[in-house]
Amino acid sequence: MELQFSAFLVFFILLLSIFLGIRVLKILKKPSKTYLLPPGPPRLPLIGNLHQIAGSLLPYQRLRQLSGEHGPVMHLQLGEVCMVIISSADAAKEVLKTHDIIFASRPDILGTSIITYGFIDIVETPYGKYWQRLRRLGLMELLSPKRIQSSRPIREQEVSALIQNITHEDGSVTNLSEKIFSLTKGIVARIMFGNKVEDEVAFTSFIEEAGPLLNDFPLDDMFPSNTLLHMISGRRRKTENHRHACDKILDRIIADHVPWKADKSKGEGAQEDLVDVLLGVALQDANFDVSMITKAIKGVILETFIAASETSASVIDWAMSEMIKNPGIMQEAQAEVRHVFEEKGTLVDESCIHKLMFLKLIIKETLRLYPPGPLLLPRESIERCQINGYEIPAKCRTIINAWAIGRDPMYWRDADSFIPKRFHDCPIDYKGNNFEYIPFGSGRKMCPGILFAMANIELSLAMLLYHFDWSLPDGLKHQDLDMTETCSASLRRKKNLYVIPTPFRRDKMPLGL
Ligand code: HEM
Repeated sequence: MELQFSAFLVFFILLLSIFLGIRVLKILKKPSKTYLLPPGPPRLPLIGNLHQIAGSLLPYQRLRQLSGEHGPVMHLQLGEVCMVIISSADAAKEVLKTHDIIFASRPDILGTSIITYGFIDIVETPYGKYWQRLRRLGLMELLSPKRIQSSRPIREQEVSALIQNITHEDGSVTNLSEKIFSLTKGIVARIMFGNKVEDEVAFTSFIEEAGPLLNDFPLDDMFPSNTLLHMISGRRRKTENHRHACDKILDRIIADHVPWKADKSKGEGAQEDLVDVLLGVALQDANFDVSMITKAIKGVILETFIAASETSASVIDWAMSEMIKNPGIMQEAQAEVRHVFEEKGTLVDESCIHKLMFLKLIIKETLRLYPPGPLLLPRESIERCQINGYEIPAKCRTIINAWAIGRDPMYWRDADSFIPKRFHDCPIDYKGNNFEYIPFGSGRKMCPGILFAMANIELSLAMLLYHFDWSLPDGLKHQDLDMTETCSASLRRKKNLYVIPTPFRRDKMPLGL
């Protein structure tokens, strides 16, 4: 009996082991068949890969380095956040074109939330769709070719004022970066709300605080559920304080626009700005809620102001830096501009900008090497999908490293060198169809401001090239110009560009309009 029981026990244990073995094998096999995350570096408990992205390199540089080791579709676990980094044209096409709808959402990150006055809160209220409509209409109005054409006098006046200002600094050292950033802020503010920003310092401080939140990986953003960490870091409070300073300015801007809009007394033919258009849409609604709409409009203004002014300025700044570093390219660009404007006879005039073909190549090459949004703007998957055979889970933050793709030797010969002529007779454009070159992104969330940006960049650069010859101070050689990058609201020069302007004296016509 005892023997029989032992034999039964052995048989039972054997059966159980086989059964469990099969189960374990199945479990081990299952994920590789149905749920294969992209490869990535090994993770630590709790922080995941956070320690691997810290360090002296800028985020997009470090991500390129890691992708070199783990592949163009790479998975990182940053604290609580699942993140996928895309670093090849093929994979970018999958995200931005093939699965465009799945990746057409933005994650709820600290920077966006503060800038847009709690993006998610507004979207979740009945005002969500309404705000989106406001935003879409406002931007379409502001960014339409007709609107860009009609804002030409503002651009010409602002650029003309800059040229006169620099002329007074003939032969002395000038902080050109500062002047360029102030120029684009002036143009954008006048087109958006009719006037220059009253307190530029408050706006600039806000952009400097909020900017890194958009492009960086702040620790508290990686642990969204940890309110204690948010309190300790104090970033939200600090950025919100800066935003409150802007609030007062924005409230005044809106208040200045409201009275005439309500009684329709601005008059026929008067030029509407972005705030006018947004208020116009809001006033059509019977349930007009002043406080909610004011917040929504302020969010759109701030967002657009940052998107439009910082990006264009950094492109102008980098293009000038590269030309100063490469005098042969500078001379060729100046020869073209001076030839075209000599024919024209007027000094600050947009009408013949389209003839400056070499300048267009310079801008394209600048955008390849220095895309103002090196990681575009983050996307988030709304459902599971496959990219290059890997499974991307739902709610996974997806980052496209446009900077790395634009400098990848697989697509670009002599990838790190500034060679504008590579775009001559080349069909590659920045309109979102060539995924090896996507400084404005692609798909339905692509940047809507290309025409607006180009109008500002082309006129400013053409006039800086036409009116001045440029040299470096303190006997600095052009090849030694420091080109170190930094990234806050946009990828910009770490150190401001200091140069000596010498007015170009061939034409004695008076400046200005
Ligand atoms: C050189 C100048 C500029 C560059 C390189 C640039 C680049 C970008 C990039 C990379 C994105 C994200 C695209 C994506 O996720 O696929 C974006 C979005 C956006 N840009 Fe620009 N931008 C520039 C100028 C402007 C200007 C002048 C405006 C407005 C006047 C503007 C308004 C916007 C807006 C509103 C979005 C968000 C679009 C959305 O999420 O639906 N940008 N931009």
